Amino acid sequence: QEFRLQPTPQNYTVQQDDSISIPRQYRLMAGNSLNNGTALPLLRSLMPEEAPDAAFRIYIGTKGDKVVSSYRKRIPQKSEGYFLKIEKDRIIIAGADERGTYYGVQTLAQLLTLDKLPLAEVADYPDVPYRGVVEGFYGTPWSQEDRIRQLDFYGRNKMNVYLYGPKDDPYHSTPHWRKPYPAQEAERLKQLVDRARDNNVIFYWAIHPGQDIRWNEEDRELLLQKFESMYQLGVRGFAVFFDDISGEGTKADKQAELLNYIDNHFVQVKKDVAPLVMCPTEYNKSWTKVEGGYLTTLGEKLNKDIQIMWTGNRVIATIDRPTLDFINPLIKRKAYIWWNFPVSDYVRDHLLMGPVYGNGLDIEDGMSAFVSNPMEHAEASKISLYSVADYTWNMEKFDSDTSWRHAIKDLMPLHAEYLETFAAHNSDLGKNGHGFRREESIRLQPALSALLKSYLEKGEIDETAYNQVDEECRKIILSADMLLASGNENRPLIDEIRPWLTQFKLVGEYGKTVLEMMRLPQQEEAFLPGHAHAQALQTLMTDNDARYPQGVKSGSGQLMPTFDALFEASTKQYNQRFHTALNARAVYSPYTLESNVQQLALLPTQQKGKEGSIAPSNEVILWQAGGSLTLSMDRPRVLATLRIDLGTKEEGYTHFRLETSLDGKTWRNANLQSVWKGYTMQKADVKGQKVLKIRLTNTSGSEQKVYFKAFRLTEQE
Ligand SMILES: CC(=O)N[C@@H]1[C@@H](O)[C@H](O)C(CO)=C[C@H]1N
Repeated sequence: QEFRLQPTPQNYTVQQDDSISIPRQYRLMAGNSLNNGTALPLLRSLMPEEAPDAAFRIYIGTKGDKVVSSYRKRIPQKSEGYFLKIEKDRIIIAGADERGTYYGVQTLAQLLTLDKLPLAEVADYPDVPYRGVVEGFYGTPWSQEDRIRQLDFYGRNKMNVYLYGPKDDPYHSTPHWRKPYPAQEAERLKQLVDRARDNNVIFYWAIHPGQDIRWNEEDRELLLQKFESMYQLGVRGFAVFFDDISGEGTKADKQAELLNYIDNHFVQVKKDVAPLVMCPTEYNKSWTKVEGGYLTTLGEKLNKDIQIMWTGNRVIATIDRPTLDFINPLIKRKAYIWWNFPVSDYVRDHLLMGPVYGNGLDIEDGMSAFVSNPMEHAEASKISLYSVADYTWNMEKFDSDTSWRHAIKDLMPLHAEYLETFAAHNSDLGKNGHGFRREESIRLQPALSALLKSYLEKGEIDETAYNQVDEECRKIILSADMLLASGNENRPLIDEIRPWLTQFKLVGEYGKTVLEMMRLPQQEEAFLPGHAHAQALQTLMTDNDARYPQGVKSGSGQLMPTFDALFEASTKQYNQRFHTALNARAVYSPYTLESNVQQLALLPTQQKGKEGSIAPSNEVILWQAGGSLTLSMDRPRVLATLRIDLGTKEEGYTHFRLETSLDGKTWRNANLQSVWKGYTMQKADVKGQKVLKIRLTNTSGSEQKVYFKAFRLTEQE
């Protein structure tokens, strides 16, 4: 693919007919404003040979520096803007500020990867003031190495913020947010803060105190002391997250009082600290009751320079103009967008490797920031993050597909075609509690549906579609093997996605096997081996890695549904022709979930052997009075255990009634009792009971806020 600058610059012109060879030596003319910045170290790392008598010169500085004074008018009058010009005997890099100059050097770094330096002129600046990543997901926090690589990636891609807020870090959230980090963790965080500075990234440290904060002087001082301890480590950006909590901590006026206090007595006092950022409890429109006044209270009371985060019309949503027209007036400032993509902590069996799309291209003036909440798989998240960097820097020129292809090339230049095949078929989330979906297998979709349609409706094979799908299966198997064997090109990425690569190969083999079966439903002997092989592959695809108890799904959006349908259709044809009863069911879960609690209704059910479960949800569930959840079996089954965890202590469970039924008509109560003292998990006395349905109802007469952390059963052998 052709060379492109990343992110797409606002203005970029190249003299087509001319270029220069990269100068081996140069004389550096640097402005004093850069002395303790990171633009010069980066430049020196790119062009090592400084020589005072060299003919070629590099002029670098910010708009106040004499050394670039004659280019002053060329510098865009925008924060982080820069002017870069390559001439026959010189390079000029002039920034509107230090970070702008640094970005000019990053752009030069990309041009230096070409064999010859084009006589280019770049006048560039970002559309969105703050651009980057919030490590704000549930699950395994990123490792130290992950974060170091991420920070270098942000520097290269002109992202300027990283917010540290992994939900499962006990010193970020309950129970230890009041305590300073132990020495070892503190040292590691210091390393990250230093690495962030090298990459001109503002390292924000976030605290998540809301689940047990008390609105008193003691907790307020403890929180400030914690911030002070982080300041001592070099942190210069601070955030307070009040998302996913219930109880006292959710009060808007108390939250505003605390945040204004922090702003007035800490942020404004320090003078070298970035604007305070907060995540509200009502952080998306579907959870907001405007008349309740939570957001308007924050909008009115919070100091104007405090940033307020927003995930959009729903927890997981793309951002468009109506989204901003709703929230900005309420909070009386531009929303600081927390985009919940490619985060996958609610669909952990899936990787989200597809393009970034669906956000408005005309909304750069409506937000103060756009930060992405990524997957716990740091390297795999870079496909999306590359495009988020592209989108937020130059929104109107953003092209989702071009960006996606270059993101893949950037991640694995030597294996880009294989990674693209993998990414194209691993982008949809599958059914999930948020109802958020993504396109998948886009280029193959027409062939898949044509093949299926002609086979199901006419029992015929559409040869063109057949060959396209067959060829893609070959590419899938090849891509999986090439990536698994790709060695050191990007080992951290392969280590992250290995279970999904193994699964992807099985999907390809399953597809080939099913395609062969389609040709043989009239052949009594020849059909059987293929059918047996397909079933073996189905077993292998469900029997995956124990390290991923929630399973590993690949091609779940288009490939697997098509292959399963073709498996079933060809087997049914065979059974009719030869009066046999071969198993004609591809996938099959004995459990189905129904619920009128909106956030639970779409949760997937899982079965592994004798274990059955409803996938947990991470966020606080608004369970309306009378709301219920029913798990139905395909036939009566004898239970051994049933465990439920609503994230609440004893008294919380008194608001709910658990029942079982053998016929769906008559119900009997099942008592719950706590499993371990002080923990929130409860067990039901259902041992030996034969049930068809299990139902959990909020019988308290009022809305209950609980967490849906576990709903697990085991059947008797
Ligand atoms: C603000 C915000 O989005 N908070 C949490 C987030 O931590 C979590 O990753 C997700 C994605 O599952 C959603 C929210 N429950």
